[in-house]
Amino acid sequence: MAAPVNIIVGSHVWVEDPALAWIDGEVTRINGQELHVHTTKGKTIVTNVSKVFPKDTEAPPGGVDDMTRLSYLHEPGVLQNLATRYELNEIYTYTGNILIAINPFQRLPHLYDTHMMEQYKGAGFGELSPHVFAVADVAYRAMINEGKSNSILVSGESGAGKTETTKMLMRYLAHLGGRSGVEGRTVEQQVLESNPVLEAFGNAKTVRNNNSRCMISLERSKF
Ligand SMILES: Nc1ncnc2c1ncn2[C@@H]1O[C@H](COP(=O)(O)OP(=O)(O)OP(=O)(O)O)[C@@H](O)[C@H]1O
Repeated sequence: MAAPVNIIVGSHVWVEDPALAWIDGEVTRINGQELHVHTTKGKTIVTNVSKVFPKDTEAPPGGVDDMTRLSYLHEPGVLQNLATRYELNEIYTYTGNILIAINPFQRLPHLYDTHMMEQYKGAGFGELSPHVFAVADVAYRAMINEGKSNSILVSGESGAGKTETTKMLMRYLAHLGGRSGVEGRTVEQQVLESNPVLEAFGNAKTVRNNNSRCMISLERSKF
């Protein structure tokens, strides 16, 4: 149900669309609870006032990197913001201290190289663009400063990118943990090699996924 807002003729709103999920348009007529919305796709949709959401016409064209800055934190507003950023290859977006990752379905090596890891090392949360390394860094720093173990929860639908995200988190944590190794293998290699063991014991079977995870535990005594 849409939030109660003052919808008048000329208001810009989002209307549900079976193909596109949400479509934006302008209110052209109001008849009691009934609205006529002329969409940007050229159609006129007749709907109920309770089914539309106000559109932020002043949202920045490239979206916002923290969705708590959106004027309206409703489903079409959030999806629009994520889609706008995705178009620009910005796959990460914050909502406060939660990171949302959209699966790019392509390799983006420049996002995860050593140079990037070094940039996020010790940077304040929110200082740089949203990134999985920033989440790992803040969890690691909190563990060190408070002397307590910490956890990072990675959730999402099957195929959303949890395993990839977890690999990046582990790679970054291994990078922070230092590169000196034993038997010719770096700490990073050893941590990443432990992934199948973690999957075997740490994952759960759910109705949507036989092999669902992902919790990263940062145990104070191991760092
Ligand atoms: N950050 C990313 N960069 C590049 N490719 C990605 C990224 N995240 C996901 N992918 C692509 O999407 C595929 C599916 O992602 P992944 O295996 O991580 O999903 P999952 O959420 O762990 O799925 P499941 O729950 O079914 O195990 C990967 O094999 C990879 O091709």
